[in-house]
Amino acid sequence: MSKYSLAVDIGASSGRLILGHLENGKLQLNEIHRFENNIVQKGEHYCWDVDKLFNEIKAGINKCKDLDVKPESIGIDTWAVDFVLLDENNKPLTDAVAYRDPRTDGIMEEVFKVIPKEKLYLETGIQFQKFNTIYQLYALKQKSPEVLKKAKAFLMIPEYFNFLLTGKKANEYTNATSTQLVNAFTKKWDHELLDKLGINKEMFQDIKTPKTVLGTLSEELVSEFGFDMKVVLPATHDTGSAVISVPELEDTIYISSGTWSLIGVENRFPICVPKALEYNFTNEGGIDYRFRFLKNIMGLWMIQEVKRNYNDKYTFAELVDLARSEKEFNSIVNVDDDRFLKPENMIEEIQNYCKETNQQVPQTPGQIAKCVYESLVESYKHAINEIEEIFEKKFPKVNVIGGGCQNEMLNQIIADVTNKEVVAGPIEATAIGNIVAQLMALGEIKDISQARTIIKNSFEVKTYKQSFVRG
Ligand SMILES: Nc1ncnc2c1ncn2[C@@H]1O[C@H](COP(=O)(O)OP(=O)(O)O)[C@@H](O)[C@H]1O
Ligand SMILES: C[C@H](O)[C@H](O)[C@@H](O)C(=O)COP(=O)(O)O
Ligand SMILES: [Mg+2]
Repeated sequence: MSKYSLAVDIGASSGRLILGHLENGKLQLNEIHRFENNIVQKGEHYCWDVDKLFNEIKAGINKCKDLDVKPESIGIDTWAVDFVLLDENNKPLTDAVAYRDPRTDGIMEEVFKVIPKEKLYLETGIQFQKFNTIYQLYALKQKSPEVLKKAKAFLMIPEYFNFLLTGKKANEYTNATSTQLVNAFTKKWDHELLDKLGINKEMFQDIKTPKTVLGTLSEELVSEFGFDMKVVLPATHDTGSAVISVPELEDTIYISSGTWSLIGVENRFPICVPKALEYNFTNEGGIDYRFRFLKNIMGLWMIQEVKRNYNDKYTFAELVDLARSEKEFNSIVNVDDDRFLKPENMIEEIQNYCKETNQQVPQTPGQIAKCVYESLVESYKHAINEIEEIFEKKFPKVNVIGGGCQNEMLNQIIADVTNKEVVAGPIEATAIGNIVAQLMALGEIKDISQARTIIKNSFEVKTYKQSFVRG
């Protein structure tokens, strides 16, 4: 039996700690801790409660003792773009502001006055999302320049937790690319860009790649946990870890389906052609310097907010069943409209959109849920058409990974609308990708090819084919 590795995967709606080890050539998982993650209001900003999250990480590690398991390594991945700035005493200068905060409204356009959009895309290959780190830092520079002046270390969220575990500071490549501040060709921080923007380049750390052993736990934490661990860098951008777990990448488009739907393909080089810019695709960094050619689609965030608007009266499974019963309801919204990024009330926002577009206004929970799911698939369909246009080829398969792959109705709608074979699973793709990167660092798995073979042999997937031709 192989050594145990512990994955910490924190998405925008939930976090989980999952133990993984190899047994008879298969990857065995054991989820030992799960917790909610939510944006909280702190002062004038939407923030992440990083103190609460770090306490949840420690609570999960302490559960290893109850299981009498001492993992050899731990690896942390989270959502992208967000960060913490440390001062000269290694203390956070501000709260960890969340990417849905409106502080970046209008900032992208300000940055384009400094560096043209086309040039920024050619150098970074990163999609234009108004919450990218580049815009968050530029907003900070404009509103609170004194904060940037005091900043001695820029750490993204997983890297901040790594610092709390080890005292070591490092930026990790896959997540660093999501900032839109890394040059897609040099794979380094783009110092010329930072100078143009007047952002102090000295606070950025060396960029390390996945499978790097960052260090071991601090003495204080070893005594708290009762054991030490190697702290390994997986692909610390959660989607970077998720894509590692796509068992079949040949001729396959993946949809990493969680709070966001990240739809794309794996590629060996960045694609920054005009069409990729026009369709707003990104080239985020992957393991072994691969590229994740993908785009963000609003995702299951919308149904998470609908669930919250109904005061959690319905489970996700119940909302799917209610949607299933609304066969005649067909209104569609543009899920990628900024109005759905952080509305006061998602249900009302969806209803207003349908009113404004002279469509039947959804009233029941089932109609609201069906509208969300059908609208997501509409956006998936467009993205798939764009990918096939850019690659000048058809992709016969769509692999849905992440929590959203449990939504059997959504999987079936994707198959019906796209007439492609939909493969659903693995659910915990992100944690699996995190674990195999650690096991590669520990020498338990040789390389990504062996990792993907193990993953394919370890997890059941479900397949969906077109059940009827949709109009
Ligand atoms: N039983 C279920 N049926 C349908 N959808 C589900 C089910 N369980 C989870 N989901 C969907 O999965 C989403 C969470 O996916 P996950 O990958 O955990 O998100 P994240 O990593 O962004 O926090 C939920 O928002 C929900 O829509
Ligand atoms: C803000 C980013 O686009 C976002 O983090 C996305 O890249 C991502 O990875 C989301 O993962 P979830 O698990 O939170 O859906
Ligand atoms: Mg996730």
